[in-house]
Amino acid sequence: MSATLTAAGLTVRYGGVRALSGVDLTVEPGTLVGLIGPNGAGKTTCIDALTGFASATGRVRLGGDDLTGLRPDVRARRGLARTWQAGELFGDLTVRENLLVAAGHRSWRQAITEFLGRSAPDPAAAEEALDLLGLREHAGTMPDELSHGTRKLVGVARAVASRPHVLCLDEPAAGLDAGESRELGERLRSVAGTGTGVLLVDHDMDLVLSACDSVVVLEFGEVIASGAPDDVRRDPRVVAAYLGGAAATPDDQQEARS
Ligand SMILES: Nc1ncnc2c1ncn2[C@@H]1O[C@H](COP(=O)(O)OP(=O)(O)OP(=O)(O)O)[C@@H](O)[C@H]1O
Repeated sequence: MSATLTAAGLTVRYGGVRALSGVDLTVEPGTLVGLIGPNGAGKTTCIDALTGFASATGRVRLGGDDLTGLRPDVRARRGLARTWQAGELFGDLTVRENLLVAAGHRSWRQAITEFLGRSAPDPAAAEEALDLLGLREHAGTMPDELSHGTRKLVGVARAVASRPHVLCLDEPAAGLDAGESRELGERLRSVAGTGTGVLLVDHDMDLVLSACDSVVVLEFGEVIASGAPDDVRRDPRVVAAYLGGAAATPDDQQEARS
């Protein structure tokens, strides 16, 4: 299953703060797109706007499907999945059971079972996600027995188990060491290899620049650069955003947004 995610003119305001300003974004099937920027640049807001958790103007399309204005749960069923910065697992379920909760078809069969009020877990989707994220040996393990790095992989696997067209990941590498982060990058390439598009928000530059096919850079809610990782890395505006972003005070940022 594959479909291109396209956002056009995505804009979010929180009171007087423009958190996202006219953002255009495309995630093609089977590609990994990085979304980076200094703290407060609007990365999480962008995922919130794409997935329906923030009220936004602009358009969001998934293949031929216009998702604009739809509720988050509807967007998820149409194939747009996400993870959260602090994505907690179900503590009293094994890894496999955590994945089964999310696993399901978006087919006529699912539509009928939903209509009849029954959920339709798809064991094959859960097993596939276990393999894609390299978690088979942990399938029967409880979350509190796992390392932090493995728990983060389970969080990603849970979203993969819904067999999305596009998966938005909010800081999946937070708290990982360099080795774990490298493994995550390899696993995400495997996920993309199935045709799923992946939008990766993370502060780990090594991960984003090495794993992604292309990178979009936000500053103060606006796209300031996009393209191949090597080009983005050298872009003077990106270099300045990171150095300047660290120096800017919250008051400066507020002023720039309003
Ligand atoms: N619910 C909200 N209400 C008001 N302002 C918000 C809300 N969510 C985010 N903001 C503001 O919107 C701006 C963008 O925040 P966002 O969390 O999207 O940035 P980010 O790039 O994900 O930051 P970080 O890297 O620190 O997670 C910030 O100024 C933030 O304070």
